[in-house]
Amino acid sequence: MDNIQSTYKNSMALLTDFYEITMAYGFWKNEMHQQKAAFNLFFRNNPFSGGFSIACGLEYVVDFLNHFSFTDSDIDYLASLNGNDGKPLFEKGFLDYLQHMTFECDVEAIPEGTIVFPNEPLIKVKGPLLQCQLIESALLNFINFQTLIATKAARISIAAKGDPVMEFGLRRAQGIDGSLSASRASFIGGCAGTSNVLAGKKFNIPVLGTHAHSWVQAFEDELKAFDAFANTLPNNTIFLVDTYNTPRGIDKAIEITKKMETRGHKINGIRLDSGDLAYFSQLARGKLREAGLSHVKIVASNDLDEHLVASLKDQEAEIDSWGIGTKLVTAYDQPALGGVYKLSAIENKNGEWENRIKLSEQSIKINIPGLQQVKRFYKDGKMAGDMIFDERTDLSGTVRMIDPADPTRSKKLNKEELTCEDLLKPVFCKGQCVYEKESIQKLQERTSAQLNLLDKTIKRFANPHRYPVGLEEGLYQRRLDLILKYKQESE
Ligand SMILES: Nc1ncnc2c1ncn2[C@@H]1O[C@H](COP(=O)(O)OP(=O)(O)OP(=O)(O)O)[C@@H](O)[C@H]1O
Ligand SMILES: O=P(O)(O)OC[C@H]1O[C@H](OP(=O)(O)OP(=O)(O)O)[C@H](O)[C@@H]1O
Ligand SMILES: O=C(O)c1cccnc1
Repeated sequence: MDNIQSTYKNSMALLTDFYEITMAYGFWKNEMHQQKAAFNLFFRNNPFSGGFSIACGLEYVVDFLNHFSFTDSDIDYLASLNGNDGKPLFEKGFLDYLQHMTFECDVEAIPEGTIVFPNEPLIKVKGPLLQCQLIESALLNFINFQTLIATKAARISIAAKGDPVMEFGLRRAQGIDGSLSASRASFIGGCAGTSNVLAGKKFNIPVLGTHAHSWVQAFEDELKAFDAFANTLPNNTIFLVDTYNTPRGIDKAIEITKKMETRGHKINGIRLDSGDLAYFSQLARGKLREAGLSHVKIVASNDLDEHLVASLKDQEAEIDSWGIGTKLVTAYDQPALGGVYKLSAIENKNGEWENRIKLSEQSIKINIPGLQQVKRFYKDGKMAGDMIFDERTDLSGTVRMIDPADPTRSKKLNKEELTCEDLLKPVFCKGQCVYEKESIQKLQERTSAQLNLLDKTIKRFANPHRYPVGLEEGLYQRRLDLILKYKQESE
């Protein structure tokens, strides 16, 4: 399999916002570039008004960091940038520093396919301030998009109740990587495969598909079109039956299917792409049953999303498999996940970590300080709650976690009594990659296994319950003290 970096011929170190470079220059000039800092990547709200999200995009992060260096041409480009006085913006010493810099950070991340919730650090980066800062924009780009799409795919898969979902998004996706990384994330979220052949090759995802209306239009009549298609691919045939008249299309598909079966071939199915999908699928199922072709599958497509799939299930539509493009790969109803990357601690001259926050009018938007980790607790085989804590805290005995949005909500937990695990796992140690690549099938299996651990009230689409995520009581108090301190200082 190609690595992700190979999609782009050049280094990706410049895949950053300009302000990251100007800040890096500032850190270097102020001799702060080697000062240790800790940053967390997290989002504040689940997308699609849902109750959960699926972490995705880490492999892009790992690939990006493994190749994180400035090429000669990157340096030449930065050297060519001038300020408003017409002179070069950056000193040569800084550019030399960038050119010879090697990645030195510690990175921890929640594995792809894990269910995650607002405010939890999906990625924690600890290391030289300059390096932590430079990688912000790329990390957000990878994680925000793929987490969004994996979550959408998981929602669609939940609605489809185990039926295969084919991702058909290439033609409507936002550009090249908008299609490729969407195919990857859709598979991790639960799709059975993609129509995007490059994504199939690149990520080892099954490639799936039917045929277009143009196939039928290209022949004199529909029967001849179906006959020719079946004979071309007798072991990979799904007929699109709605080009002219759906009931008649179904009859013709049945005629050719019977003919092919007498020759020992199994036709996979028919596809409906317009009209009332519940009505036509029931009509098709009846006709197939009558023809002794109950094993032939019915595929539906046409601007579907999780809500329409759920509605069609409620209508007892006889649909076995779903083709979903636009609304999946563009995350149509919420085109971005608002993940952010915030500095949470910085090492002082004595080598001690100092907690940091960023104030906001809305207290829920004030970030969590410290060196965070997330502990997930399980009870009776289900996920029971996640606690964000500082990695330096002793958690023996009973601990209390407090909901930062509503401090009256708290929960006592004992890690000796409940099963629990730390979600953030080491990915880079002092710049050395310790991440063990997992197959994309394994990542998909993780999503599915995790969804089984989540209560159905949290998975429902309308007004889902809020999964308990809290701050360890000491961390809650430290955050509150910092908020009060900075608020008083700014008065
Ligand atoms: N039984 C149904 N219940 C709810 N929504 C449906 C049902 N059948 C189809 N839909 C959805 O309704 C929307 C519009 O369907 P419609 O058949 O009008 O599509 P269309 O694109 O206008 O068709 P055509 O290609 O014939 O112009 C699509 O998103 C489709 O998935
Ligand atoms: O509706 P989506 O969820 O985006 O799924 C992809 C759509 O793309 C195709 O339509 P298109 O009209 O582009 O080509 P076709 O002639 O093959 O139907 C396909 O028939 C689906 O309707
Ligand atoms: O194979 C299909 O049926 C397909 C592929 C891409 C888009 N729409 C449909």
